[in-house]
Order: sequence, then structure tokens, then C-alpha cells
Amino acid sequence: MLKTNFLGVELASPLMNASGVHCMSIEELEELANSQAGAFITKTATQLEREGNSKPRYYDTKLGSINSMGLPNKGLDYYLNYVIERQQQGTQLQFLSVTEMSYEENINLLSKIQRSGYQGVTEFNLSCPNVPGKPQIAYDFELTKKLLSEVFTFFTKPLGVKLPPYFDIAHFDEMATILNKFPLTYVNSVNSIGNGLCINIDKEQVVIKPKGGFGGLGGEYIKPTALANVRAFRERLNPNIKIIGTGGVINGKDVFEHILCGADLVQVGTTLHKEGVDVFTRLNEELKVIMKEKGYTSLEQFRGRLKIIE
Ligand SMILES: CC(C)(C)CCc1c(C(=O)O)[nH]c(=O)[nH]c1=O
Repeated sequence: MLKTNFLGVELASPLMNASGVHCMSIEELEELANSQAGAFITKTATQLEREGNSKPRYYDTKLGSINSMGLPNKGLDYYLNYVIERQQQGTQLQFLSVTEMSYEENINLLSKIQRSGYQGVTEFNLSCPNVPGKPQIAYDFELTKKLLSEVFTFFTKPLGVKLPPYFDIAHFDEMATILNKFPLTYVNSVNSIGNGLCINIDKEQVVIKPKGGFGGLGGEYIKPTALANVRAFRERLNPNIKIIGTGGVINGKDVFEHILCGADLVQVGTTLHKEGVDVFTRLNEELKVIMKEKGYTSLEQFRGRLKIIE
């Protein structure tokens, strides 16, 4: 009923974790592997292990979450060894998330993956910072085009890109025009909405320590933005670039809406952080109930079929 084909691999569910949540250690990754998620992805890895920002750097609110983790991770080799090990044990589809802190380092990192024995999917997180004073790479269109052009001169393995949310139709148009130039496996929309601010009114204080309390928003706050980005890219990207929908998934209805907008897979971040890996069982069941009520027996029957008002 929920089966999904991705890169020729049949998954039992379209659900997976969003990179960054419940995927830092092998122990967490194994929990995802043994859950009702259809697939899973690693915490975004940099070449070398990173401590990340001072705590508190993540905070759950009633309507979602705010974080400024600062890319803490165990380093590329930790995750690369893990996914290659599982690949040798027969796992067919895996996702490795990566980014680096500069243009050159991004090239070096992806070159290393290209030379490795890893055959799975690489998710290139384009929310990586740029030179100070300039916006993140994915908000610098010329730089994004330059970087992806160089990457695809040597990278021949499956590559997806993780994008921040866009808020202007002209930006959807410009970014889609760039992405359509490349043989991307998928586009993952959206990353957290950047630089939000949550306040503890009792203390009259911000809730996370880094960046004066500014951090990326997830959860209910971001679903309308996430759905719009999924829909906008589905409408603009050529059909062989798949879409992973991320953002604002609280229940089965939200999963249904992401798929209706065109998502092939749907990722869960904040709600996974709040609920643990049982969330996948709950979301799969809730999605099945909605599909039964509507008379759908497969995701293909409604994927991308969002109607406008004529
Ligand atoms: C924002 C970066 C630190 C450059 C990338 C890692 C990341 C983080 C993070 O590690 O702070 N948090 C997010 O919500 N999305 C991200 O992509």
C-alpha cells in the first residue's frame, strides 16, 4: 500500500528521517534501520569530526523546534565506513549527507566519496556557509551553478541536493533553471527556515545559546513553506529529478499533503526528535487510514495530483 520505488529500489514506506535528527551515531542509525522508516540518512558529515556549537543549541517548542547545532558530526570516514559496511551486507539504498565549510573543501569531500567504494546516494547539503558576509551557498545562485558544474565534471554516483526554503517565485524559477542543467537524482526541499528566534518569556531570554538565539526553524511553523517548495520544484524540475519533501510533518495528513504536492519520499525531523523512531509506525498507519478513506491503494494514484481552483 505504501510501497515506493526510489532509484529502482522498492521501499516499504516513503518515510525517512531528516538529516540531523536521530542520525549522529551508529547506534541511532541502527535504530532507524530497524524502524518502520523506508530508508534513513546520516547526519551531514564534514571531512573531519566537529564538536559543533555550545549548548543549548536545540530547543523543542509547542509548534516545532529551533536549532543552531553548528554541524556536529563524527567525520566523513565514520559514516562512509558505516554505509559501505551495510552496502557489503546487502543494503540496497542508502543516503549519506555531506557538506563542507568552503567551496574548495566541498569539492575535496565529494572527490573523496567519488573515489570511495560507496555506491549509494549522496545528499549534498547546500545550506553550507559561504565566505562570511555572503549568504549560504544555496542563496547564491551563481555560486551554486559554479559549484554543481564543477562537481559534475567528476562525480558520477547518485547525487541529491538539500535546499533551504525559497520565498520568492523568481527564486523558484532561477534555482529550478540551474538544477535542471544537472543529472541530479533528487532535490530535497526544505531545510529548516533559517534564523528564526524563539523566546522564553519567563526568563525574558532566547532559548538557544549560539548566534544570540537565532536558529533554523522546524515543525508546524514551516509546513506551508515546505509544501510550497515541494510543489514549486515539482512543477519546474524535469521529471527524472525526484523530490524529497521535508518540513512540518506532524501526522499522516501532512505526509499525504507532501506526496500530493509531488514528493517521492517524505522526511521527518522535529517530530522524530520529539517522538522517537516509533513516529514512523504512527505516520505509516495514519497515512494508510487516509488513503483507505479516499479509496487510494497506492501512492502513485495521488502523487503530484494537487488541484488548483479553476
Ligand atoms: C547550517 C549548517 C550548520 C551549515 C548545516 C547543518 C545544519 C544544521 C546544523 O548542524 O546546525 N541545522 C539545520 O537545521 N540544518 C542544517 O543544514
